[in-house]
Amino acid sequence: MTTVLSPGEEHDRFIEWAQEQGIQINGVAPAKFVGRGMGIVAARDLKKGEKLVSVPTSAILNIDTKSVKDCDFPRNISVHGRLAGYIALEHENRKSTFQPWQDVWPTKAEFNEIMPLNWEKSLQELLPEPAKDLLNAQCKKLEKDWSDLQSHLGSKVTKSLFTYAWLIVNTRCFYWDYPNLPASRLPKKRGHLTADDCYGLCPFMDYFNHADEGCDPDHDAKGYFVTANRDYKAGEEIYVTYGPHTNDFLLVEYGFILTSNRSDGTRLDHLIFSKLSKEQAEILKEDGFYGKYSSTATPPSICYRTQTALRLLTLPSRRYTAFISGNDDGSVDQPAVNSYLKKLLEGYQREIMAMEERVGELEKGVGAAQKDVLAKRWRQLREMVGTFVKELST
Ligand SMILES: C[S@@+](CC[C@H](N)C(=O)[O-])C[C@H]1O[C@@H](n2cnc3c(N)ncnc32)[C@H](O)[C@@H]1O
Repeated sequence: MTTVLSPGEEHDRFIEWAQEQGIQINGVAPAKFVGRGMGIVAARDLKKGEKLVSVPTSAILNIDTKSVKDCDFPRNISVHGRLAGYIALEHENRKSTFQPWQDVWPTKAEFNEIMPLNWEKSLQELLPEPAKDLLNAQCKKLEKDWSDLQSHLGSKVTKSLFTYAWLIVNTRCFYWDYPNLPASRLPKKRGHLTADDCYGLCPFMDYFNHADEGCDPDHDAKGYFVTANRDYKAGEEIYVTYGPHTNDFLLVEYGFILTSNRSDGTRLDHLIFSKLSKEQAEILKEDGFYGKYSSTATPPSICYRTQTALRLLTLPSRRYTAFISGNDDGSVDQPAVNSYLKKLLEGYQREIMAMEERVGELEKGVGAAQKDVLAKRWRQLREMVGTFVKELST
């Protein structure tokens, strides 16, 4: 059997602490990996279906946790913000009961390197458009949480500390919809819970890295658990899947991209928006088809919304109307739509090459990790778009 070496004393202390919280760890251990921080490995051969980690509800950090409630943050502030506020306050409290957990989280310096939110503007400018859109939305959420909470946090919590805590929540949360609570005790009534209400941080489970295929974390009224999705050999890394996310999403929300990602694709919004007249934009808005124009990498394809916008751009309006009303399956016009799409993507290929050049010209040593991830992402986009153009040419 392969022996898994301890990645350090702080991790030993954390595991002891986690077990005191009732967390059960079976046949797995944390380990350090190049390029992705900590992760989880099989400490022995494991069988498909074995429960690897269980975190009881009492150990899940959420806004129903007593110490979070005791902060008394106004309830109109987002759940993300309140958890970040709590973590920021605890960060300054050397006697925090969460200290062993905090000690194994990534550092501010690590986040400065990997999270686009913390990058220099000049580097953010080099992100693909869909990533920029996600980043803008993320910045707005952070700014709102900070402006809502700042006066409740005291002078010790700086914007930089709050941002760090906010990113800890962003990168380490699981979907927790309070199955342990009766509807009357929910932070909001169960029927009205949205994804933005359902944040829970799970000690130890937050060591798992993401892959597009991995174990599916699950939860019930007793808590969260991870079960082996297949047999594992001792020493193999075990991943969970955070969801079917594109690499642009993973980069902005989690600070990494996958080399191989079957959920990858890209948004074509910026290409299509630039072609729409004011009237066409209005029509798409009225019909509920404005924006969110997705394309997938494998197989190369576009979503229905993209089809509608391209049809409005290329066809007489009655053909567009017949398509969106369902009176026409669209196959007759597909060649014309495809030929328009091909031209659009060829234009994008030129844009991508120009961006690759700009990334290549970044000075050596300046944000080497960022340069690397940007270069990789643009290369992926070049290949993705190239494959699509080829497919449309046949
Ligand atoms: C829930 S934590 C996982 C544990 C984390 N690696 C750590 O060091 O504590 C999520 C973070 O792990 C990293 N991560 C997860 N999956 C990854 C992967 N496949 N490749 C690179 N980094 C990954 C990202 O920094 C992400 O924000």
